[in-house]
Amino acid sequence: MTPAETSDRVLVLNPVSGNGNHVDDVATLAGDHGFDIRRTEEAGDATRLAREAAPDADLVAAAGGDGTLNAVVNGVAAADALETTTVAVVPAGTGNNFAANVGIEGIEHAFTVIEAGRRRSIDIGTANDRLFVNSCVGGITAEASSETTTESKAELGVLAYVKNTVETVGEFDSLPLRVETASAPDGERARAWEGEALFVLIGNCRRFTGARTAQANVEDGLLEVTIVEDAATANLVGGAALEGLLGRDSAHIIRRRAPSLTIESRGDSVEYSLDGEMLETETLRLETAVQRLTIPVGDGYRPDPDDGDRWPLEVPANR
Ligand SMILES: Nc1ncnc2c1ncn2[C@@H]1O[C@H](COP(=O)(O)OP(=O)(O)OP(=O)(O)O)[C@@H](O)[C@H]1O
Repeated sequence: MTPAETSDRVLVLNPVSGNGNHVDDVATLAGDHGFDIRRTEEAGDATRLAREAAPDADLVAAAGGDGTLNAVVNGVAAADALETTTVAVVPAGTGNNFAANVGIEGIEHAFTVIEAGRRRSIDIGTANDRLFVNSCVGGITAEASSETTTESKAELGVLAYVKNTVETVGEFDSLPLRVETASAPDGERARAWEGEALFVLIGNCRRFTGARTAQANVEDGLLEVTIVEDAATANLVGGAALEGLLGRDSAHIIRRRAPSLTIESRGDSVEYSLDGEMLETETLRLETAVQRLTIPVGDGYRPDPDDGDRWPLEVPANR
């Protein structure tokens, strides 16, 4: 690489994320703040651009949605530069769930936070040989995600995919799975669950309670696991509120909190979405890389979101 191509601050810009109308604003602000802008030209570019930039850059920003951030983090990790490179998020996607969870309210605010905000070191999830920052969701078909409307995403977040899958696929094939969670330092013991699941949802920075931007503790070395049992299908098709289905009292929800887990399919391979990017496999090994990613966070970010708002971990005694 020639010296002209190296830079301390690089912004990877996805021009087609969200509704695409962010490009001019992001380019102007990025220029004002001393970023060298690298635009993606096709799917897959963001990882390569971040990998190329990371050895020289102190700061690599991802301008796009959760998928773009995921690609940038994977690129920085591929350059083995997570310890020396800060990764910033500039929310320009449809859902921008991760940005909301770390207190970044919009494009302009993202640059204010980059200049003045706190830096925190947060956990990253690993799924086989790939990384995710926000969530890993199994059982959502790619077809259904692409058909999910912007309005629906804005209203329900990832639950929109669940609802949409049930509505568009109609009769949904449940997944015969075995899920083994490792013991957690806080005393939760290692456990195995086996059965027919509709969906399996693993949160690193987000939790699946029904609220669009519910934030998990992303510095505790733990993943939050939610399994939606197949017995819930009837309720979903019947139109029961998803918020209720994923709520504290549901008998068809299994919740665990663990530093690592393995999900094994007893049938065909399963399609997983890592922050919106797809991965198909029969066996998925998930772990946390504790506080490995340094990011600028806004004032709204809470290291321990459980204060006063406990995630419903209680489960029936027979589980
Ligand atoms: N120049 C490009 N042309 C076409 N596709 C692209 C380009 N750059 C990136 N992509 C694709 O865009 C997807 C990432 O979109 P991203 O998730 O960032 O936005 P979004 O779907 O609008 O937002 P969110 O995930 O927050 O709902 C990736 O799958 C990537 O392959």
